[in-house]
Amino acid sequence: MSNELQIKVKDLHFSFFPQHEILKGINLELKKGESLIILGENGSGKSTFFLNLLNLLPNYTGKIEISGKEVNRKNEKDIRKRVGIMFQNPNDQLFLPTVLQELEFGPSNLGINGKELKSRIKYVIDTLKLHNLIDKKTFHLSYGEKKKIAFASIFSMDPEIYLLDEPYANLDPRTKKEFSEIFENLNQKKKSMLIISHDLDKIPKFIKRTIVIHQGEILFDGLINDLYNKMEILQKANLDLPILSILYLKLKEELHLKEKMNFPRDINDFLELLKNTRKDN
Ligand SMILES: Nc1ncnc2c1ncn2[C@@H]1O[C@H](COP(=O)(O)OP(=O)(O)OP(=O)(O)O)[C@@H](O)[C@H]1O
Repeated sequence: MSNELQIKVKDLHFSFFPQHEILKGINLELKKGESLIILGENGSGKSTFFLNLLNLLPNYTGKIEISGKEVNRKNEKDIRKRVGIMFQNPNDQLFLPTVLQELEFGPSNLGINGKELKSRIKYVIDTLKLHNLIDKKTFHLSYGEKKKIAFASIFSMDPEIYLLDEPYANLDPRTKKEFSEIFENLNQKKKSMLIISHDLDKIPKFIKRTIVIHQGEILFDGLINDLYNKMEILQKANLDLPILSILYLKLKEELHLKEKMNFPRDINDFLELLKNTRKDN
């Protein structure tokens, strides 16, 4: 990860109506290639924060910079090139009659045409395995298929930053796994992924950092492993520990384990922990 700041948010306040602040002084710094998960209960301001990052809502106060450029009307074109957003509901994102048109729209707007456009679309179709969807009409797609195409429509623009609002919701297990692999791959290519999720079980393992937003404020910014040790924050933000972490805590209690171990992030981590506890006892 480089030290270059990709996102810098300073004292961001935003209201839809006067006297009713939705975001109450958000501060965040994200380095190029860094990824994080945004957690928080319904209505805490997560999606609003994404819309502010893209200047899609008027009149925020504070400062937002993307790659050193202030987010404002003047820089809007540049920001849209750098940041891709996948909305929570794909019906808010897709608006063209065919899947192919959806995929071509973003890159065409960036001035990519002809052969280059064709080869980019081929790359998107191959990488995201969209062969069976590409000739379909958008309104014929199932909800999960629409989510795939919503992601594909920003992937085709090759942004530096991905803002993904609940990308896993309503996806089948195989597609969830495929999404996680694609996110990890993008992260290895120094893309930053900001993922909103309600489900701590679904957080891809390569992501180590999380912020918790509660009633428009950041309640926690740090390592996911450290958050799992902070019961009072989890409770306040209405978050459940993942089932493997609950099992791990139970095991620790039962076996009176004292040493500090990291919370398991997947079943392999958990099996490794089990192996180690057997050795120790
Ligand atoms: N266009 C709007 N006009 C007025 N209020 C709005 C508008 N959009 C969102 N809100 C309000 O802003 C608050 C934050 O909404 P937001 O969608 O950012 O929450 P969230 O954390 O993303 O929630 P969820 O997890 O349910 O998606 C909510 O109280 C919501 O009702």
